Amino acid sequence: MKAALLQLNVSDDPVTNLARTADMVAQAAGQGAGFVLTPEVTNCVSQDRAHQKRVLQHETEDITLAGLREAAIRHGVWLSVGSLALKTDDPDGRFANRSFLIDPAGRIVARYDKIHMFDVTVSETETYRESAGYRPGTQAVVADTPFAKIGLSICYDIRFAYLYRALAQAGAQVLLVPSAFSPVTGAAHWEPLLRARAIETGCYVLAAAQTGQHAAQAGRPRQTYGHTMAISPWGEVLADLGTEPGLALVDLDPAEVAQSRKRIAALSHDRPFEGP
Ligand SMILES: O=C(O)CNC(=O)[C@H](CS)NC(=O)CCC(=O)C(=O)O
Repeated sequence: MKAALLQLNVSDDPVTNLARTADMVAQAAGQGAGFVLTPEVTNCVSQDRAHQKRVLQHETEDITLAGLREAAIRHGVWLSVGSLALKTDDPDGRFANRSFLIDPAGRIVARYDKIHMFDVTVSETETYRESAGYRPGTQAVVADTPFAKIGLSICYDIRFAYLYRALAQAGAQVLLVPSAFSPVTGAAHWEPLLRARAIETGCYVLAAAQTGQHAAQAGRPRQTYGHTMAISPWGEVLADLGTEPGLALVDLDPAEVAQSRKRIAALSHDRPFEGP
C-alpha cells in the first residue's frame, strides 16, 4: 500500500481549507496513493473561542468531513482525517479534537477523540491550554483495514508511550500521529519521540503535520513546526517534508513490521514487576 502524508498550512476558514485539502487528495491519488493522511485540525486552526463557535460544526454538519468522504469515494482511497475540531453536546461547550478513518466507499470506519490535552507552558510568552477548549477522549482505538491494523492517536499523545504500546499489543502495525506541533518543542522532541514509538512497537509511524504561520489567535501569532514524517518499523526516517506544504509518498509493507519484530521482540517481552 502506498501512503501519502499531506503537510498543510491550514487557516481559520474551513471553506478554503477544504478546497485545498481536496486538491491535494486528488494529487496524492494521481501519484498512486491508496491511503491519504491529513494533519491535526484539518478543518480549522484557531484557538479563538468566538470564531470557533461561529465556524465549527457538529460532526453531522461538518463540511470538511462530508467533503473528504466524497473525495475518498471519488478517488477510491482510504483517508485518515488527522483530526477535525467539532462542536459537541458537552454542557460546558467544549469542542472535540476527533480523528476519522474513512474507507474508499466513504464510510467512517473509526473515530478517535484525542486523549491527552496540550496544557503546557513552553515559555513565558507561549502557553497552551487545550483542555479549556477541547473535551478529552477516553477510548483508545485500533481499526482493521485490508492493508494493516491501524492505531489512532493525535499530536501530544505522542508523549505517552504506554498508549502506543497498548495499541501495538492490540494488533496495530501502523500508528498515526497527525499533529500541529509547536516549533520550539518540535525542534527539541518531534523526531526522537516518533522514532522511539516506532522502535518500541515495531510499527510504522505516520505523522502528517501542520506547518508554518497560521491566523493570529487572540492577537498572538500561531506557528507550527511542520516536518511531516514517516518512520519505518525499525526506526528509520523514510520521509521528512521540512517546512513547506506538500506531500510525501511511502510504501507500507506488513513484512517490514514482522521482520522488525522478529529481530527485536520487545513488544512481547513485558514482565510483571512490583513497585516502585
Ligand atoms: O488547537 C488547535 O489548533 C489544535 N490542537 C493543537 O494544535 C494541539 C493543542 S494546542 N497541539 C498539540 O498538541 C501540540 C503538542 C506539542 O507541540 C508538543 O507535545 O510539544
